[in-house]
Amino acid sequence: MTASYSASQSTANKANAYITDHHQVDVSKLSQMYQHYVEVKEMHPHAVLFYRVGDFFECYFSDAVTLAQELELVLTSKQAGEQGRVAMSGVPHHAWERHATDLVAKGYAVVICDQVEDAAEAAGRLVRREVTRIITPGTLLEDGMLKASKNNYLAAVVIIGDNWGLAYTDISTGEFLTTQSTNLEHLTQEVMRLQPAEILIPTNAPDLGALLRPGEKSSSLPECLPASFCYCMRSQIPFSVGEARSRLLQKFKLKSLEGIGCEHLPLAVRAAGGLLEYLEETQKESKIYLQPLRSYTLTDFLVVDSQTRRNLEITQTVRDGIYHGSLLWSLDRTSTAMGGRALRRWLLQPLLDIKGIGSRQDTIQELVENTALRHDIRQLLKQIYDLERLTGRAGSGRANARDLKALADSLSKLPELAHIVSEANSPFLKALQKVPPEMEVLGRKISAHIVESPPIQIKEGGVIRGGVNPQLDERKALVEEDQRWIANLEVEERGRTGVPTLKVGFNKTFGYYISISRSKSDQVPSNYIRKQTLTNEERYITAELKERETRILNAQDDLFQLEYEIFVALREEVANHAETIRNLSRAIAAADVLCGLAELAVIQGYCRPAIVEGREIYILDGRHPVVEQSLPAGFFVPNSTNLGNEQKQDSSPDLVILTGPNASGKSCYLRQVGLIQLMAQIGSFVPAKYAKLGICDRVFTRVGAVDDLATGQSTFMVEMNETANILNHATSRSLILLDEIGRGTATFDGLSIAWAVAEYLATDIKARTIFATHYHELNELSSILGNVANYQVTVKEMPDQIIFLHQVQPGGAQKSYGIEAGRLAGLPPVVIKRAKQVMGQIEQHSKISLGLQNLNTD
Ligand SMILES: Nc1ncnc2c1ncn2[C@@H]1O[C@H](COP(=O)(O)OP(=O)(O)OP(=O)(O)O)[C@@H](O)[C@H]1O
Repeated sequence: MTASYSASQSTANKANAYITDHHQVDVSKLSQMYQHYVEVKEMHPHAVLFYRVGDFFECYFSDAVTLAQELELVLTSKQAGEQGRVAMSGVPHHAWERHATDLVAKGYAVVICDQVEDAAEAAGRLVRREVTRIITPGTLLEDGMLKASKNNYLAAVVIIGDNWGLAYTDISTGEFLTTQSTNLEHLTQEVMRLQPAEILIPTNAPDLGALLRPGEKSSSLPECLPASFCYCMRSQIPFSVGEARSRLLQKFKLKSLEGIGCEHLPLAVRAAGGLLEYLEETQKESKIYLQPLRSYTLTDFLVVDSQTRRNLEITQTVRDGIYHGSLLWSLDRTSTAMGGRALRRWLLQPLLDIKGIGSRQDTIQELVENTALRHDIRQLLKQIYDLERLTGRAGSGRANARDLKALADSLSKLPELAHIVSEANSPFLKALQKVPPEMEVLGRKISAHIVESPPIQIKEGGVIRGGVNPQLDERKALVEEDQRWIANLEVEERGRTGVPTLKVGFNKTFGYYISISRSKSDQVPSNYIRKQTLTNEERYITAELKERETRILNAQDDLFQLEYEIFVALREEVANHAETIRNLSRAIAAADVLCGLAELAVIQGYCRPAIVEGREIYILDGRHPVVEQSLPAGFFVPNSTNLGNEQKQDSSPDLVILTGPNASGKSCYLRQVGLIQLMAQIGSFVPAKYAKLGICDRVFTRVGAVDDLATGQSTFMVEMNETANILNHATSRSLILLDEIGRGTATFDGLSIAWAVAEYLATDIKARTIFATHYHELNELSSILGNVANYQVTVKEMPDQIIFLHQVQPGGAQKSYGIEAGRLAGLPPVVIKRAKQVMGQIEQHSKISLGLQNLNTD
């Protein structure tokens, strides 16, 4: 490989070298096919071009180098006419999707230029090739490229000063939303929530169309957009209000954008219009069915910012970045892919609206109380395929017969589902009680048209049932008759020639032939015409066989064509119903999420929290939903929480200082409160005996210390940035979870900052806060401020060890047991002994140990 790469650096005029830059060549000196390649490449300069040559997709010049380097394939070269050899790398045609997926995952766009006629048809001239698909990270449609459990978003962003517009779509499901707001930090958070696969940015930069891969820096990238995403630089023109507006009006056949709530959101319109133009340009070959654009506002949802998403491990764990061990993992009992994606969306957008939460809770409650109903729905949902994406594929003309069959099978389950929920009372189940009649008709029609086990290929027949179309039946009968004739021919000719081993065969080059072993060639009748001689056999045709063959092949072509046309018409019919199917999918997905949450509530013994108007957070015997599931049953120690009830400030403070030794369970408790609040605001039941929870506008977290090496920030600076963000944005409606503020600096600095932060939160912001710390001095705050209380996670001290009780109780911890933890971790005894001596000295002389009030008055 190394040799190949170094060769690739060289230019054409060195011996044995090959060309890696098509700009360096005199195109007229390339052979015809390479001229065409360069022509296509010039039209798609920012994508890797997969060019079909026989059984391979080949890449040339710099694309060959990219393909070889990124996918560790062999880089070689090919003679390309008088210009000499050009760099070449390739993949077998049947494996293009896998390789393209890998490239797209690395942030590349891929253009597929396929042969659109048979080499035989071309008869010596250059085979006709066309671009059949442009795949960019945000425009995946292929089943194998998409993750079932996750939406694949394409987003577009328009920024003017501190105002911004953001639109996003998942073209595989058709979801299309747009929003507008101020404050670029909110834009960053929204982008982080969506984790788009690709983001479009209008720019004046010269390199339009360039794709910035994750991690690549560019001066055209606005600072508020994290470099960890893939960006595509677009022209400003389609993002102008006029163009964007008229494109949207035309696309959705609207007279005004009022109906979709966008008339007064120019930035949202610009982002959506620019996104639409991109789809129109890159997806010419696939008709993309988008749902009508919807606008939304950020204030409709509880803000789960990227720190909180990371710290509370909502979709993946902090340590390994994996799904297993995340909140999503612990909650997901969905039965369909649509439900799985919906749960993920819900978790990242908890509600603020008590009524909305209540409807979800009512549904869960009904499903918790009615075991048979829950069980029956879950069983049935397991038989429903990914209707959302199947419809997307049908709409874009990519669905095959198996897809339509899966869709029909799923639609056929809907009446049964409606029957199961016919007596249900809760809103999300009632939504499933009526199946639109046209859905039943469509499902039945597909089932009546498509055979039981259709092939993947849709252009080679075998897809449509008999009895569906008289013309098709006629053609089938003709083909079958001819095939029977061929089958009889073998028997007849064996009799006529007396050669029992005579065979009738078929191949693509010669068509039908009669094969006789060479030793029997003297028995060949005079009307046989020799066509081919092989080592052991001779192959013949006869005039009559040739005539039949033409008839059969023509009839077969006609048959396949008609089958294909019937199939495409059926697929288009599905596309015409896309909107209805997608509405149904959404209803099914929501019911699936709630059914899963109900199942979880029963298995794990969760309770329905009372969601109230005030600021109270009262949790009786709460548990951490993930840790509880990771421990043997009964091992998790429940703990209660009581915050923010102004009437009972003694027992329900705004701010809790939480102390306790290392590994006693402070972080776990802190997260538990945040997770319970989030779960409650998606409408879920929660792991507690009882809970009464006021709505939070935002959950802030500062947990653990992670160096942000990517941005070159130290642990302490990351911590301070996050703390500053909290102090600048929290309100009295927020829930704040702080773990270890001020740890990454000198003790006095750290303690002073921690004190000042806690004081500010308790007095100025009055947010509900849990502040876990090893600075026991902070316990003094409770004697100064009425809305601050001390809690500790208890341990039992034994002569030679400490036992973790994991119980949170009123009062402040007196000791840290840090040296004990060091001993348990295996620090050498001599170090432990010395540490104890040093601690004794420090405690004797430290002013901090005298208490902060004294310190203040010094
Ligand atoms: N309530 C509980 N019941 C049972 N086990 C618990 C409980 N809380 C915590 N644990 C266990 O204790 C371990 C340590 O907890 P955690 O990380 O929260 O400690 P910590 O006090 O934050 O420690 P440090 O100060 O070192 O960060 C957890 O991994 C968990 O397995």
